[in-house]
Amino acid sequence: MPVVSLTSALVLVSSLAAFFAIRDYQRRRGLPYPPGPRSLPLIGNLLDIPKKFPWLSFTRLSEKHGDVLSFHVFGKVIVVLNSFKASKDLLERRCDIYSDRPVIPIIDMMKWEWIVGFSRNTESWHLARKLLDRSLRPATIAVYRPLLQTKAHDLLTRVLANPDELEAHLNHLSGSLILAVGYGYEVKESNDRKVNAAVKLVHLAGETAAPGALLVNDLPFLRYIPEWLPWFSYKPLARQGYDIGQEVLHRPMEFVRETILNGTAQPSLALENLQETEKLEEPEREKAEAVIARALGSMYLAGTDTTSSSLMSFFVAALLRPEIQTMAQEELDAVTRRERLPTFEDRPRLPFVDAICQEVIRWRPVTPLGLPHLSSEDDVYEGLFIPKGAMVIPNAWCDIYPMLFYSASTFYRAILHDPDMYPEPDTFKPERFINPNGSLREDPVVTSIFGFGKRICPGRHLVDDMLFIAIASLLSVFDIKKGANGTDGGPDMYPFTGTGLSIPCPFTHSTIPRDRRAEELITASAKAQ
Ligand code: HEM
Repeated sequence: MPVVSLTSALVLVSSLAAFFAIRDYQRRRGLPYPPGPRSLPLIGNLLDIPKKFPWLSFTRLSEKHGDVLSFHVFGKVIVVLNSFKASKDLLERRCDIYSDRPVIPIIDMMKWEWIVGFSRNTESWHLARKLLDRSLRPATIAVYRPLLQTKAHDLLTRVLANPDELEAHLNHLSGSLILAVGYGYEVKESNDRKVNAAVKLVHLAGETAAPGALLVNDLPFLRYIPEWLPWFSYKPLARQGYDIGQEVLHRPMEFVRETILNGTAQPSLALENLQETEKLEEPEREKAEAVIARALGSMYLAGTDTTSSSLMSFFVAALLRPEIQTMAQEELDAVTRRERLPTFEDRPRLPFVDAICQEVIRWRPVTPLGLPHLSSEDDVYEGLFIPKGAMVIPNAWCDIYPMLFYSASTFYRAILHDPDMYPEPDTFKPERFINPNGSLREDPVVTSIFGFGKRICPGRHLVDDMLFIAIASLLSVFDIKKGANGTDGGPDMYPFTGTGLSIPCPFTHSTIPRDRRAEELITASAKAQ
């Protein structure tokens, strides 16, 4: 009897498998999915997507399978785009199909749908996105350049006073800048609650939403595990995320409303946009205010850690190639004559500093996998079938540690580390962006770090300004040298984190004023503030 039951069960399972395979084949009209590693029964390719450095595995696999890969995990399809062309063709040229975002179960549990970067392609996303595009276009943010300059000069004072707290100073710079531009809020303490909440939110997003980070994202039924199973339940994590999210969403807007009432409101995007809503009647006004809160709250969390981490990468690059500091300092000194700190007006005469900024984001992209897009229709790309509901991930990275896994000559094709486009892709070489006549070579590919299509990062122009003024100011007065435990071991000795955002692991450095004149310039700018 048990033998009969087992046979019947096997027949049933095989018939079901055959039924789904035929239905799938018909849906694809016989076209293949993008190639990828062989998948196992039931779990599919779950084990092919590691928690750490997934961008490295994707890049390695693309050597074997090609630029467009697919993975199947518990019946869901994940497509990874490993070339600029494929990302551009799909996410930009076919943006009507690829502008949605997947529902990530843990994000849903934390009720983070209000965050623009995680929102589905809904009317409310569209409204918040429109507000961000309008508020962060180059002409609008140009108004905030004097503020950016003051903040960059304040960074110098902080680094001079306490160079060992570099990470805190850079977080302070990006967090305080976004709070000032967004809400007219002045961060005084290095341990500010609003900045800390944003930083926590970004870290939590990186640790929980990245592909392969949590099992609940692949097996959504796990979200229902009750709290009395503390080792297995995701509910405490969801509650923690919810609380931080609400703080980021509401607290800064409450601050702006208070300052409007007591007449101390500073110019800011919140003020500008709230003034626009004054002419509206309820309930339109309330709805418009909700759009402002979610747009600016998203900006605050998307912009802090990403920007400060890029500046940390700049420090690592400066340690690895000290001679680029000298080259930039010569350029800066010729423009400022060391009579003052650099300003935005100097920018056209500082192409090498600009080249450093471009190379920082190319060399160590802080968001190697960007944010996942979702296909909203079945599609065919170069004879490969991409189903509706597939998660589509652009991989901007290449292997950061090729030597660890393969021979030195083995480099992997991917967008920003494509050796055809960027010879010696793992070497920090700002010179690659300088034309023979000394001008800056604009490179449209580098902007792929900001994503593609309708979902492209709306903060990219602000990032461009922030990196420029921070790096120009730092290099004009500081020498960045190896610390006591500094290393001559090359890039592998300065590892980066492998989940979510790619950030330098703690490293030692000795950042000291170039000379007495440099110190005087910093002190004079602090007095002038
Ligand atoms: C180095 C700094 C930054 C990097 C590398 C970066 C990168 C990205 C990437 C890759 C995306 C996803 C794009 C896509 O899905 O195709 C994104 C989205 C976004 N970024 Fe940035 N970003 C940075 C800084 C900023 C700043 C300063 C702001 C705001 C002031 C900002 C606001 C946003 C927002 C709101 C989204 C979500 C857009 C949407 O889904 O519609 N980012 N960013």
